[in-house]
Amino acid sequence: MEKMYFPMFVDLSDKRIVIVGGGNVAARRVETLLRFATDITVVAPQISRRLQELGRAGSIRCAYRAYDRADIREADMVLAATDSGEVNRGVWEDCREEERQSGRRILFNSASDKGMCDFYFPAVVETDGVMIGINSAGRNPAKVKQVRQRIQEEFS
Ligand SMILES: C[C@@]1(CC(=O)O)C2=NC(=C\c3[nH]c(c(CCC(=O)O)c3CC(=O)O)Cc3[nH]c(c(CC(=O)O)c3CCC(=O)O)/C=C3\N/C(=C\2)[C@@H](CCC(=O)O)[C@]3(C)CC(=O)O)/[C@H]1CCC(=O)O
Ligand SMILES: NC(=O)c1ccc[n+]([C@@H]2O[C@H](COP(=O)([O-])OP(=O)(O)OC[C@H]3O[C@@H](n4cnc5c(N)ncnc54)[C@H](O)[C@@H]3O)[C@@H](O)[C@H]2O)c1
Repeated sequence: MEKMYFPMFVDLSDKRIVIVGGGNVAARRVETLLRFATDITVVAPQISRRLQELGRAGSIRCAYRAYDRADIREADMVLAATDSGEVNRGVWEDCREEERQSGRRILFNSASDKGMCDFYFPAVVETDGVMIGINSAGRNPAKVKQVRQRIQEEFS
């Protein structure tokens, strides 16, 4: 049996969040995170149009280059969402090493390997002040998307 993660609701309003990768998955996650967080940096050589717009509007910071270890040094939460499993793993290793050196905790998430995730990224629906997070522990992300859509339809 896949182990399930506890659905804890956390305050991200003053947390420093770094997202490595600027494609589809990163853009989807930034759109969600912007409802909860104010300090979001995206690092990637190719940054999607939507993320560029958010950068120009001042909603996020964009660094148009490949990831460097210095990027995670001040971070509280790091999401690796590049299209390279190797790069994502390298970011995970850097976070663990940074934790050992600094004694600070960095919450890490990889879009390509659930085994590295301290937390899973949920599908999120908000309705009438009720926040709903949905997760299947990686068993069936497509089903999670479907459930999110059904809940949205129910309350629209
Ligand atoms: C909920 C959502 C949030 C979001 O991303 O915003 C989300 N995945 C979504 C969609 C989605 N993900 C994938 C597909 C295409 C395949 C398909 O159709 O099945 C689609 C569909 C699509 O994109 O349409 C593939 C996939 N997903 C993961 C892996 C790697 C692995 O399992 O190790 C791979 C293989 C990658 C590869 O091929 O390398 C892993 C994870 N994905 C998670 C979250 C975490 C908990 C998942 C859960 O609850 O089960 C977890 C475990 C870790 C994490 O990433 O946090 C979002 C729906 C949002 C919404 O619609 O509201
Ligand atoms: N967890 C999920 O929900 C989910 C869903 C679909 C796919 N995936 C996984 O996520 C990966 C990314 O998917 P996508 O659709 O966003 O890909 P994409 O091709 O749209 O984007 C890839 C991004 O990675 C960046 N990148 C590549 N090398 C980099 C580096 N060294 N430093 C910084 N950025 C770098 C690129 O510039 C680009 O912005 C997929 O390969 C797959 O493994 C996860």
